[in-house]
Amino acid sequence: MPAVLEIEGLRKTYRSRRRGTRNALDGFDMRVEAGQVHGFLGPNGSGKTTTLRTLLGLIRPDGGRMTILGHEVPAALPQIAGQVGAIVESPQFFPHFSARDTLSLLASAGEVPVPRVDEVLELVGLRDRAGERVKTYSLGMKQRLAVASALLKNPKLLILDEPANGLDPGGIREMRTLVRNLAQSGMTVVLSSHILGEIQLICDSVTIISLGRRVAFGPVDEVLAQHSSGAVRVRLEAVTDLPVAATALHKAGYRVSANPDHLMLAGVDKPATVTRLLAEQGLYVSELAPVAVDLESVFLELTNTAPVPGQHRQVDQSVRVNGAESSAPTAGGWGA
Ligand SMILES: Nc1ncnc2c1ncn2[C@@H]1O[C@H](COP(=O)(O)OP(=O)(O)OP(=O)(O)O)[C@@H](O)[C@H]1O
Repeated sequence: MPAVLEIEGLRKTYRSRRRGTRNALDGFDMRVEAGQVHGFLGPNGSGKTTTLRTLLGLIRPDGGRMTILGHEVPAALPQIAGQVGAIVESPQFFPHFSARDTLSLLASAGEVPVPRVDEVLELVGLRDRAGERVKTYSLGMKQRLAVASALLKNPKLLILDEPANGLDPGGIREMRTLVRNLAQSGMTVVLSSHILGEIQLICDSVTIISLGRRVAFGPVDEVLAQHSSGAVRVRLEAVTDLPVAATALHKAGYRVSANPDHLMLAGVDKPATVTRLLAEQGLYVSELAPVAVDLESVFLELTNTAPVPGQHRQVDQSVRVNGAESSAPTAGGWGA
């Protein structure tokens, strides 16, 4: 199947005299097939927005290759701009304009037929408030207007950075239905979000980025299956022993992620060895159960960002390369 979006070896380093040099993308790869809803996931500062802005020609990469709809970008962006709709970072609208005025202006600038304005207002659920000024809108309504503006051209590829941001639960569900309907109509949708349960529900495939590199990709079911084998949940008689247990298991080579009342281990062949190892440290297991993992557990494990009680993970994932105090990525996993 042809890829609608393909990225190979993308590199971007931000250089600033004051802040030093920071690697945002370090040979990042991504591939999105036609007609899919593709989730683009990564911790804060892992390089998602840099990737999307680079794709759209807003940032110049330092290396790598990108194609959209089979055309090399950024060179071919002027030819394919009409086939790509995107919201990357919250767009700003004139506060005194209504949603209908805003979209009509954008439609005339983009040579979009006028009836399309009412179609997209209906699609995003703004029809009844379309005549009111944007400054009176809630955050969620502004978000819907942003999506409407990206849909005006009826694009082949729709890129949405955090589309559920600010939406209430009903709005999130409506956004899910909208995205699925768009994909059924043949549109390819790339969706970045931190709401992993939502991504698991909505997406056919995912790419997970960490430290500017792809750490997992493929159909959601396959990514989950790859990481479910040998996954076990460990509870201890004393919850307060979890940090010590995590450190011991980590030292023994297990991949460990922490939760407030249990640990998740990956790649466990023989569960008995876990029980023995912990017992030797005077740590007593109250439960050791195989589990089917969800996307959140896979994400936390692969990006090493599971919360650790008593530690405050620093948000920025990127690596400062020189000219600065130590700022290697702060690992968030137990015993890291
Ligand atoms: N204009 C810039 N100048 C310097 N550094 C930048 C710039 N833009 C982004 N960065 C850095 O590049 C790294 C990646 O940022 P990016 O915005 O791509 O992350 P992200 O994955 O989108 O994060 P989030 O989930 O928080 O939106 C971060 O360390 C960020 O501080």
